[in-house]
Amino acid sequence: MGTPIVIFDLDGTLIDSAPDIHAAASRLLKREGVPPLTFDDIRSFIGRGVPGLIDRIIEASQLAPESRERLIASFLDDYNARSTELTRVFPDVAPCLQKLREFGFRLGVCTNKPLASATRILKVYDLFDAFEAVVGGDSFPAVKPDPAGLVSLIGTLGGGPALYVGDSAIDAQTASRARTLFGLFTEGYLNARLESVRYTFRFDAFSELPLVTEEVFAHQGVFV
Ligand SMILES: O=C(O)COP(=O)(O)O
Ligand SMILES: [Mg+2]
Repeated sequence: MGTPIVIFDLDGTLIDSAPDIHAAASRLLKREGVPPLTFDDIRSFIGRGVPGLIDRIIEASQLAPESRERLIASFLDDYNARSTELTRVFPDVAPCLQKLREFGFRLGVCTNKPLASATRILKVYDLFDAFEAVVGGDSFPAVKPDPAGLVSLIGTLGGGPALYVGDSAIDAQTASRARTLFGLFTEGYLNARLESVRYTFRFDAFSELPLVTEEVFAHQGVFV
């Protein structure tokens, strides 16, 4: 059996990025000459990547569906230049990642955010080097909940038993389809009722995660 693996979602899991996503969406709508959407609306649109976000914005703001590709490009140009103005790493993420590495887990990131956007943010917040590999929403033809990215990342990380850690029902479905354990972070952008999400365990503070992870793997007979 390979070394156990822990893979993280990004938006709403490692980072609280909704404020910058909302700010960039507001600037996009302003450029398009339409009223802004609320923070709660935009936050609820996060989870299916930038194309998914733009689809929801087009619907909510009654923009022309034919402008989709232009709106995606316009959003990304602006967002990528300003994606770390309001974004914050959730508390205790960095020491948690360090501890998991010390324990011997192999770490990766599987996000629906475009790879370049995710890489830039991870570098700015000094998190990039904690991970051996990152998969983005544009790394494979289909985004989560399609499990292709997660499955491929597990292969890159040696094919060992894996835990996926995320904040959404999409992440839970992805984990289930990739047949991994799933840890639900309850302080992110979950849009569903907690009872409707299938998880191996849930947690609300990253300080808890290293020990819980060890316990959950040990329960499966997996030891680092
Ligand atoms: O960009 C998104 O819509 C979501 O990104 P996530 O997969 O890191 O939550
Ligand atoms: Mg997320």
